[in-house]
Amino acid sequence: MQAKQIWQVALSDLETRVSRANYETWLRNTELISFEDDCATIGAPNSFAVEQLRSKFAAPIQETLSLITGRPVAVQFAVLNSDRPALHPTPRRQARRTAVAELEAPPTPSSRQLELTVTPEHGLNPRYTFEKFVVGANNRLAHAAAMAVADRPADKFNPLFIYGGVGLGKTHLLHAIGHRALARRPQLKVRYVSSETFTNDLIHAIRQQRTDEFRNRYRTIDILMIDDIQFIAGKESTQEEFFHTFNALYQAGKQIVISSDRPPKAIHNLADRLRSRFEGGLLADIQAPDLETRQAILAEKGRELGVRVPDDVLEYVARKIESNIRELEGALNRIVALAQLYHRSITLDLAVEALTDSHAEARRQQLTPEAVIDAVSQQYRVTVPELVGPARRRDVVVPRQVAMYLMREELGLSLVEIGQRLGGRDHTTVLHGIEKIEQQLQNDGQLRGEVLAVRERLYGG
Ligand SMILES: Nc1ncnc2c1ncn2[C@@H]1O[C@H](COP(=O)(O)OP(=O)(O)OP(=O)(O)O)[C@@H](O)[C@H]1O
Repeated sequence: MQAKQIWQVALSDLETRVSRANYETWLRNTELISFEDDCATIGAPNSFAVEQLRSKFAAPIQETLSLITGRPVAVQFAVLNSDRPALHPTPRRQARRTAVAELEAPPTPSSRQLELTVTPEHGLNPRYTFEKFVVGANNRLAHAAAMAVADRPADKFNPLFIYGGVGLGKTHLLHAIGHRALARRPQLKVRYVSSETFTNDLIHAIRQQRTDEFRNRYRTIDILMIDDIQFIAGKESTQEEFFHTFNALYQAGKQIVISSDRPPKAIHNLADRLRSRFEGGLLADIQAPDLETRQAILAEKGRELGVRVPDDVLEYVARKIESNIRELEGALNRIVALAQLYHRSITLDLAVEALTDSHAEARRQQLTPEAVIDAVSQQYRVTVPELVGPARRRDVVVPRQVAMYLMREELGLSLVEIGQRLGGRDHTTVLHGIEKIEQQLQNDGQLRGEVLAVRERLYGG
């Protein structure tokens, strides 16, 4: 397949993964400029679009291309220039590109020119296997249940419902189940989908009047894994269809694995009958890893990147980033990138340099959770005892949620810490509050103005 065709396939997959507006604005006018040594260069019409792609869509693009080619792919972005193809990077760009490629796509045994396979039906990411999953006290139950399900689908734990905070390994475990089950019984029909893909497939089928096809596709699967099920909350027809799919699979003795950022009882707007189905299987949670596990995970990621990371660096990073493994991984990537770009060895000094954003650090050092609560209280003319108290009036709830949002954004506090600062609230309440504000900020000008005003109070304008 030629670059043009690959990109066509990738775009049609991406179209189902991102919102329509995002697809139209950022992805439709892109091109695959080159694909060499498992590194794809994607071109966009201008540098703003390149920035957007890099910051928002690098991960889904990388995932899609990896699925299409069947191996890890690195991506980079360039401005499309019709006079001069971006295929001849300057030496400096070349160095950066090599660093990025090594980071994101560990060298495969044979770095061949592109050779395509059909998009695998199962949707599994080759990086997420049990071999690469570090087991600690935080995830032991979920890991054991996942192994059992892969070895004996639909035996004891059906459905298996894995839940836990952001970036703690739920998706990794789901993919690992699929890989292991297929390795043992290649004839099995395994499929991993995000709940967003499930919803989009359904909408597509309804529009095309092909719901029978949709049903057949989903109801003949032996192991169906649905990621981030909390996103179907509130979507009635998706829930309805999922309920029937669930029952059909369950009754036919098929395995269902579900992940969510919270337990079924904490998913608002989830139909009761689905909730009780979910609770009828095994609920396994994943907690934030302890220091030792974080170090072990970093060591594993270092191995995957093919670099040796000294113990003091592992410990420094593991102490600095406590709650999200994706961030932990991102921090290690930054350190390794810095070392490769400047031909330096990985030392504690370099790690400190890589992870210190001096501006943000300086601001953060002066800022305290109390300052955030005070600023919110002044802005909204609500007293501090009201903010941290039990009141559920709208004129108190909104400021409280703004305080949650800002403590997360400005101080990077964990959900649990934020809950404690605000009168001992549960972390799912905090998550709900933050999401609410994030959502409203997108189209509520008044709220945006209020949040800005609180920030001005915090940073003196
Ligand atoms: N125990 C682990 N061992 C090795 N890597 C891990 C482990 N847990 C998480 N990771 C890594 O952390 C990153 C984030 O994990 P993953 O995407 O599975 O999180 P998630 O819980 O699904 O997050 P989200 O809630 O955002 O969907 C992945 O790169 C994954 O490989």
